[in-house]
Amino acid sequence: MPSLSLTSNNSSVDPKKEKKMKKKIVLETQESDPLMVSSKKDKKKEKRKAVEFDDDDEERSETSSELGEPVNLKKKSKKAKVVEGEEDGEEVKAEDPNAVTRFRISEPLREALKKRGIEALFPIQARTFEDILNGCDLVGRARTGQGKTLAFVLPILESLVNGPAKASRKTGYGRPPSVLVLLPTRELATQVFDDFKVYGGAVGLNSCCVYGGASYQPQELALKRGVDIVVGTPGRIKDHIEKGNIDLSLLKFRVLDESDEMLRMGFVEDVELILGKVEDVRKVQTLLFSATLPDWVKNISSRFLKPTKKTIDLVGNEKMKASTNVRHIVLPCSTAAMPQVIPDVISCYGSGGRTIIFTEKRESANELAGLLPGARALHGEIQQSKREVNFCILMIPSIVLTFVYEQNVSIVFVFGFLNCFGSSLGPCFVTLSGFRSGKFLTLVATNVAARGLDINDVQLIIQCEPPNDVEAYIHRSGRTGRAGNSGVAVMLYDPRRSNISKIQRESGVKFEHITAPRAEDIAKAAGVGAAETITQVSDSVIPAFKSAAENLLSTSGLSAVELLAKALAKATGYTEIKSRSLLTSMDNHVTLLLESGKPIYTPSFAFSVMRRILPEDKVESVTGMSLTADGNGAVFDVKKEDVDTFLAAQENAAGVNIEVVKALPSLQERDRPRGRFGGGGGGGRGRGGFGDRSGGNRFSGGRGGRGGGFSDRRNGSGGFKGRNNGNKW
Ligand SMILES: Nc1ncnc2c1ncn2[C@@H]1O[C@H](COP(=O)(O)OP(=O)(O)OP(=O)(O)O)[C@@H](O)[C@H]1O
Repeated sequence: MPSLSLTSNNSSVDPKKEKKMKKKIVLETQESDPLMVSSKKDKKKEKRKAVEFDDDDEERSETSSELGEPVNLKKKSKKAKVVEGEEDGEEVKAEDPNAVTRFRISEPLREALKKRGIEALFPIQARTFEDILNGCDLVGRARTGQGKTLAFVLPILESLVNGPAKASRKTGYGRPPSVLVLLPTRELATQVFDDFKVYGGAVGLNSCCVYGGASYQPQELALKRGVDIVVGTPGRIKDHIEKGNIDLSLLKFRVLDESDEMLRMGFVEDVELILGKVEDVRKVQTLLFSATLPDWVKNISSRFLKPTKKTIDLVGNEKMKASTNVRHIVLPCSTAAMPQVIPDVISCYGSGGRTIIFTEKRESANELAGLLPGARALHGEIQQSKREVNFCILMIPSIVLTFVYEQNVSIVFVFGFLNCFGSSLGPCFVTLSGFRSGKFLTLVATNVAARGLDINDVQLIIQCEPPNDVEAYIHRSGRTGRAGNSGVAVMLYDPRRSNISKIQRESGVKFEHITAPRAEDIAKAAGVGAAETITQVSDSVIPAFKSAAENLLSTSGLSAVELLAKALAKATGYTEIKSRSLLTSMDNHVTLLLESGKPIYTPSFAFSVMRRILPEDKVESVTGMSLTADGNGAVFDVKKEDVDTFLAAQENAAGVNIEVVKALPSLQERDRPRGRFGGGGGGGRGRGGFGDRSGGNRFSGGRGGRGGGFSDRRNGSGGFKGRNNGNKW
């Protein structure tokens, strides 16, 4: 395949040639163009291709969502254009304008990228590469999952080995770092470190990762031995600077990734202190990457980045701030119904891949993980050794090297290693790596997993309630639909107290409204699967079961088809099909609408209407009382067996109408209480824990509170235990 660029490991580029080329070939960048060096022979072809790229550009607006989206490589290769070669008449596949070969990326890096299946840069990478390589400070913004990490990793590495930073970079034992990367969490630091390890390793640069909660000793040893790149969390990096373990005097790059989160997590002082430690800011290039740019991040950028900084913003004023590769869905669901609803949502939308469930609080993550078979919790309180174990594994190569070159200190390093390994033993139980490797497919997490985590094959995100801020929604839903793949984000909400309209407005997402998957739909799907497996059963079983089958057919009064249907139901774990309410998604509950012939302003008024026509115990059993948006009615859930009583009661009062709701009407939104779980604080308005299925007015204003706690969720047959006997649960 002809290439437009002939870059090599050590090639320096003639600036005049660069300028000329930039005029010819316009890539999708406004403030910078990827540099291309070409042979004369190829120039004609280049010109033709340049025209094509221009055409492509015209089709895209600077901030269009298409521009911002990475294109799945598979899709891209299908789209590749075919250009007639002028000189030899050969058909030549036109290259992707963002092909790796078109950038000043040296051979070993290209090879490393290729090994990971990366042959073209994503837009944020293509748009920022040259600016970073040319020494600019830069603020980069792209939606979640669009490759922001490599957008700084690649040009930094290239600059250190072939570019401007090469000349003054120190090598050898005890060298101070050239690059400092700050991330808000240990998991993210480890993830970015992984990229530096792979790609930096390919060009002979080594890195280390330092974060709080892990032993100091191995980190100190690695730093003292000398590293090119230090990746870590602000608190620990600050400690190392103060202890004299990190010398910033020869720093060439400092990177703030997910900086909004760093400030949110209270790292403001640490980050500013670290940034302020660099004495001569003219010698340092500062890069800031994020999917969201709240005001205080802009503030940091104006204080610590040079005035000449570039801003590459692929989201800009686009209305849609969240990932466009994700199907954004909302589903009304009470806390108590979640253990039943979530497995069904996973069956319907999980596509057999990984699911991350977000809760607001650590306790809720623990509780829900305990209720969902096969799920594990991840949050800030989980012991570091169980969250990630990579550090000690990552130490291995450096120790081997040390042994070879530094015989006299090898024993010290070996001790360091053993210490580290000992303190982090138990990799089999490590939550995040277990999830990454597929040991379990459902992770229940707090916001600790919301930002930046890049885990393969996360098909589904479930948020147990709308988060307080839109940034959290964008980041959480962005754990799926990454690198050009698609995904689904389902947000559960209390219809009366959600802030989904605010999130919708601020994120630009147009939510798809659904109700919980109906038991009959899930059963139907299970039946299809079971029917297939039945055909695979050996004929050898027939004689053994034939007489029982004939007997059943002649005595049951059911047809052969009906009996077979029952057999399939039993085989898939169903003994009955439960109805599920539209309002709270509770099993065996039905949503009713009450109208009284005049406006209903408060839930108490609706209760008083019902008290006139129904016995007190029935009124007390109502759950989820909510007012309709038009102010004319109230909807609520009742137990399936009580439906007839409620419908009959309307005969007792003129003007009162009670009916079964077929589609949930729009409801009035109320102020949200703080935190959704844990229930019944002083005001008696708590919502009950996940397992509280006892009914009552969990949603209702002014009714008796339902404390938290987790009653037996399996109090009915065919709960998710019976229905989810597939491999996921
Ligand atoms: N050019 C590329 N081609 C194919 N895959 C890529 C490319 N660049 C990055 N990726 C992959 O895309 C995924 C997402 O990248 P990354 O984690 O850097 O996204 P991000 O923009 O930082 O997301 P977030 O905002 O959620 O942190 C990763 O798995 C990465 O390996």
